[in-house]
Amino acid sequence: MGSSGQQVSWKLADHPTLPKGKTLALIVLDGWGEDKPDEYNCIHVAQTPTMDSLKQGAPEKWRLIRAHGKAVGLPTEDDMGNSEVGHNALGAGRIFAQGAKLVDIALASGKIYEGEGFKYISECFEKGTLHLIGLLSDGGVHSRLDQLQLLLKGASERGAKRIRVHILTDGRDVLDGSSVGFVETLESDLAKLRENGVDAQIASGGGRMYVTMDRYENDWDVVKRGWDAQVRGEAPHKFTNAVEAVKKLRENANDQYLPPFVIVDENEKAVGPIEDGDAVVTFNFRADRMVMLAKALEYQDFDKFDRVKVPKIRYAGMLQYDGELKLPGRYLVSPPEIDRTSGEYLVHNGVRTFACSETVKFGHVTFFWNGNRSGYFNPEMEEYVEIPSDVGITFNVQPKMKALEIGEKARDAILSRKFDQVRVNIPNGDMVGHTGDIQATVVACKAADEAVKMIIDAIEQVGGIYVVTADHGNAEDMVKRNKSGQPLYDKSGKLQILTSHTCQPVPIAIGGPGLASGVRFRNDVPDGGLANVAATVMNLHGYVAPNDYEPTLIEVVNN
Ligand SMILES: O=C(O)[C@@H](CO)OP(=O)(O)O
Ligand SMILES: [Mn+2]
Ligand SMILES: [Mn+2]
Repeated sequence: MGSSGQQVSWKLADHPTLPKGKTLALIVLDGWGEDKPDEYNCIHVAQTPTMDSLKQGAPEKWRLIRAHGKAVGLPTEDDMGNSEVGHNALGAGRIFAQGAKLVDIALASGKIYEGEGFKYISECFEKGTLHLIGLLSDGGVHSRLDQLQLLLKGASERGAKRIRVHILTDGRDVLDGSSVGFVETLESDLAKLRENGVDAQIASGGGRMYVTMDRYENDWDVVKRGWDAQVRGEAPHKFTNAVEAVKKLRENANDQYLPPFVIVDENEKAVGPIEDGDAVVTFNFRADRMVMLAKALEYQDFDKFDRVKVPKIRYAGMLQYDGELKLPGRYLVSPPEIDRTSGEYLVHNGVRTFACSETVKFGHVTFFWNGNRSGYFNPEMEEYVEIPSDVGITFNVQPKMKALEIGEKARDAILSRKFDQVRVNIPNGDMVGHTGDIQATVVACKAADEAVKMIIDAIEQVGGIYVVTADHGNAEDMVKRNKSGQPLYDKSGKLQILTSHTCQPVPIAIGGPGLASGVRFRNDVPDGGLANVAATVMNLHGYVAPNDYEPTLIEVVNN
């Protein structure tokens, strides 16, 4: 059944000319945008002969597509792309208003306070504490500071008397070092609430990559460190003031990796552990890095780490993070209803699918691709393979990551001829780009290019088709720039490194011996974006996409 309650017709119409049965490799390079060539463009600096040769196919077999802002359902054109919205658009073939925007709308209209989720938690306000846990920045990828500010105000106006905020510092979607300013802003908001008689404080914190925000079960220790601080009030570092905590801990770590700390009172007692009768809200709208904590907060049977203390709380997510697991059961804003994804259609039409990445990106080509649903549509038609990622390192020390292994798995899947679509995410440009280490990112881009070659070579052998694209930019620009594009330096004369994604377009290339002659990119969809890829891929499998999908990027001309 579709979300409208109507029966979905899964049968796709045959493409008038394109054949079925060609093996198709669908390669997503994570964090691989197109930008002008200079020394801070790691893709340009790196040796990337495969991607360079694909570019030679422009304009018929290579073009750029949009991967940020409204093209992927984000609130404004200033919003950089990210993996969630990027893979959602790639997989769903339509543009959905994404979490960031849905939360904006719910806060602006006040509807957020009228829903089931808020009512549920607000029943604790009389006697208990409201805990807010999430990423503290204005990055807009996982959360936004202004949304937290509105929620603090709204909840206190609606009866929350005691509020504790458990912060996760960013430095990945925003500049490293910006955490101090965000904590200062939050502290001044909380001081205003205190003037109005609300007992509001920061209770704990830590860097997002070291505390709480792991994903796809790569390293439960990350979540445990957060749990100990947030729920038990225990951490190796204790401070009486959060600004001081972040300043001090930054002496030995960057924002992404700050160790966990708790705020204590003058008697060294933690000011805000989570207790029976409290309410908890995880205020990130993005799913992947909140699912693990949501499980720890919500599941009675839980064996991933020893929680020691399991308070009886009322918990709601900002959104529901997993539509298949219905996790969490309570949430403040309904998530986008990403239904009828291309993966589901193709499986219904007999397209056998293989998907693979390493752990840190595994859910991107499965969970995000399928509209934030975990699991298979039909296990007999699909195989998803996860290659374990390295744990406990920053990826600049292993910039090749598992690119080779992903390439090998895809190659073997292609050569087995058991699959019609072989879909991978190659993480290097993004994961190493986020470390801000330029030299390592150059190595990363070269490794990604080699993995692409391995897959394309296999496609050559079986007479198949390849589609190579990316989900958003990252490695193509590693410095912060002024409006005229010049690199920016900080007060001490140090280059300002850009660890975040970008607003750049990404390439898409098609080719392979199985590509029917006369197939080329149309020139009448100049604003094409990631959401146009699904219809394109359906065509290459021999089908016409459903009417409401964004138009295909290709046409077939007689030659
Ligand atoms: O690491 C992440 O969570 C984001 C950046 O915040 O990157 P991506 O969207 O590429 O997964
Ligand atoms: Mn990404
Ligand atoms: Mn990223």
